[in-house]
Amino acid sequence: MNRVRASPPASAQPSLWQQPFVDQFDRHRANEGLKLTKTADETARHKLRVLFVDDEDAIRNIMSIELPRLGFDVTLCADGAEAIEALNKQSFDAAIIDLRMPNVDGWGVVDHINEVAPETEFVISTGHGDMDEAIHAVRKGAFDFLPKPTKLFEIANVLNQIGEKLALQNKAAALESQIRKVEGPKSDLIGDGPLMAKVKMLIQKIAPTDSTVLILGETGSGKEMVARRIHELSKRADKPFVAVNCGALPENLVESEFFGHRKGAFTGAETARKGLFEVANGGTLFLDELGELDKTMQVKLLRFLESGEIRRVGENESFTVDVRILCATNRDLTEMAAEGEFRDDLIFRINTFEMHLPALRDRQEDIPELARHLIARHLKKSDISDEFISPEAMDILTRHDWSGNVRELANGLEHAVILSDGHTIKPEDLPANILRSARANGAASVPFQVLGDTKTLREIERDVILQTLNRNGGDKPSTAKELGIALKTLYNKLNQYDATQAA
Ligand SMILES: Nc1ncnc2c1ncn2[C@@H]1O[C@H](COP(=O)(O)OP(=O)(O)OP(=O)(O)O)[C@@H](O)[C@H]1O
Repeated sequence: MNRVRASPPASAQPSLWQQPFVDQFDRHRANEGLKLTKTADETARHKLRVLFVDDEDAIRNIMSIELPRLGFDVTLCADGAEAIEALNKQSFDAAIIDLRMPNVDGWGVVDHINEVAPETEFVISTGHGDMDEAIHAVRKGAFDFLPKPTKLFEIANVLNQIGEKLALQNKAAALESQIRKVEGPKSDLIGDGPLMAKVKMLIQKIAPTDSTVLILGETGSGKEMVARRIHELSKRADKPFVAVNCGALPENLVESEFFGHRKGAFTGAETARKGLFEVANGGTLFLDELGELDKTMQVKLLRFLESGEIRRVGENESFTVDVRILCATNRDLTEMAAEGEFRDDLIFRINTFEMHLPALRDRQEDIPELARHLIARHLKKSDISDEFISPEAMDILTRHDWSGNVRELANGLEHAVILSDGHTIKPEDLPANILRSARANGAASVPFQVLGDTKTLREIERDVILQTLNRNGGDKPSTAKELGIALKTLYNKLNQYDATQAA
C-alpha cells in the first residue's frame, strides 16, 4: 500500500513514452476537465481521498504521479487484500477498483466497501468489461464503470463528479443541521450605534481572511449571528456553515461528533459517519460555548488548528480538511486557563482576532430599530410601521437592562405581539418582568394594575416603600411622612424585607 499526498519532484516522474495510457493529449484534457469544473483553489481545498486498486505496476506508477498532480490524495494498493486493509484503517471519498486481481478480486473489495464504508463512492475499472459486469457494478452501487484502457481524463472527470456530489451532500447535511435554527432571512445585523458600527467594521475586515476569530459577549448578544455574517462575507459563503454548541454534546460522543467514526469504532457505531469537520469542509465551523470543551477535545482541536488534519474515531490515518474555525464563549477563557481548565496554547491559536459584542443595555440607541426588525421577523413581514410600538412601550423597552440581550428582546416582543390588539403594542402587552425593571429604572408609563396582575400586594407595597426611601435619600422620617405611615411601621416593614432577603 502506498499513500501519495503531494506531487513528487519532477525528476521522479517517468518520461511520457513510458506511460501506456497517458499521452500528452490525455493529460491536457485531464487538466482542462479540472479547470472546467473547479478552480485550482477549490481543488486544493477539497483534496478528495482516493483509493486506487490495480495489480498492474505501470498503471499504479502513473497514478501515483498524475492523481496527486491533479489535486487528489491517493492511496495505491496492488491487490484486493491490500485494499481491504486500507479500508479498515481509514476512510476514502472515492475508490477506483480493478476487477481482476490476485487473492481478493475487485468484487471482494466492493463488498467490503458496502459493508464497512458505504459512503465511499466506487468506480469499477476493468479490461474484461462486458455488459453483465457493468450491470452487476451498478447493482452493487458503483458510481461509474470505466472500461480499460482507462484514460486519465476519464478518471479525473469521474473523480470530479464524485467531489461535486460530496460537496452537495455536505451542504445538504449542514443545511439539515441548521434547519431547525432558521430564524428568518440572512443574518441582518441590526444596529448602527457607535458600538455596533465598530463591530460591523471589524467583521468587514476579518471576514475575507481565513483567520480564526474568538467572539466574546453575553448570552443572546448575537455571537452566532456575527459568526454567520463573517461566513457570509467570506469566500466560503457558498460552502457549509456548521454551528455546534460544545456544551450540548454528550461527553462520550464529542469526538465522534467532531471527527466522525468508522463502522464498529465503538458500541453503537453501526455505520461509518462523517464528523462536523468533514461536513463543514470548504466552509466554516462555528464552535459555540467553547469554554465547555473538555481538556481532551481541547488538545484535539489544537492539533487540527496546527496541522489542518483530522482523524475519524477508530481510524489510524488522518486526513486534511479545509475548515475555518470561529469560536464564541461568554466565559473568561484566560481566567479558566489560570485555573487550569483551559489550555493557554489553544487560546493563542483561536484568538487571532477577538471581537467583543456589546451588551444590549450598552447600546440602547439600537433598541427601537432592533425592536421593529424583530417584530417584522416574527410576523414574517419585511417591515412594520413606526406606530406599531406605542411611545410608552418603547420607553419601557429602552429602560430594561436586558440581561438576556437581543434574545430576551425578541422573546419579549413575541409575547407582546400575541397579547396586543394587532395594531399597537402597549405597555400592558409586555412581559411583567420587563415592566417591573422599567419601573425600577424610572419609566413613568408602567400601569400599576399591570404589575398587580403578576405581583402580590405585598411586593407592590415593598416596591413603593423602597422607591420612596430612595427618593428621600434614605431619610426614614421623611419617607414615613411622604407615605403617610408611622415611622415605627416603616421600620417594621424594612426589618421584614431584610429578613426575607437574608433567608
Ligand atoms: N444585531 C442583531 N440584529 C438582529 N438580530 C440579532 C442581533 N443580535 C442578535 N440577534 C438575534 O438574537 C437572538 C440571539 O442571537 P445569537 O444566537 O446570535 O446570540 P448568542 O450570543 O450566540 O447567544 P448564546 O450565547 O446564548 O449562544 C437570535 O434570534 C438572533 O437572530
